[in-house]
Amino acid sequence: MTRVALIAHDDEKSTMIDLVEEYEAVLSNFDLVATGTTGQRIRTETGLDVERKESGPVGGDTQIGAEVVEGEVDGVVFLQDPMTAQPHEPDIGALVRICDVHDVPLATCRSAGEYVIEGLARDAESTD
Ligand SMILES: O=C(CO)COP(=O)(O)O
Repeated sequence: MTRVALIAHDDEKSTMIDLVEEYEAVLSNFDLVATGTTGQRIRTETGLDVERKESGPVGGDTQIGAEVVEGEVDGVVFLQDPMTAQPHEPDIGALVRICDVHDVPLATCRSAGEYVIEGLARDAESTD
């Protein structure tokens, strides 16, 4: 099953919830994994179940990066806050880099996230 990682910085979490609600029908066919707080909000504010890793600043981004290395993740939607410095910037950079290394599609803003979700849905349909 298509596995998608969903991650959002605090200022972007409401955008993530909005995106997830808009694509709920598509995402319900995917296996979802998220960093801790993002996952908690998706669970409580949408109808979707999602596996939760640790919160980003304490290793959640790194855990998702490890899944990318293992070939377990088909795409990542990572809504980053471009206006706020993050204490775990090295972890964020490592996740972005490892997605590039393994050619895993990574979206860092909402509109790119729509393309990634729609593209993964199209791929899933064509392999059915
Ligand atoms: O910090 C994050 C990504 O870098 C997100 O972590 P949370 O979903 O736990 O807020």
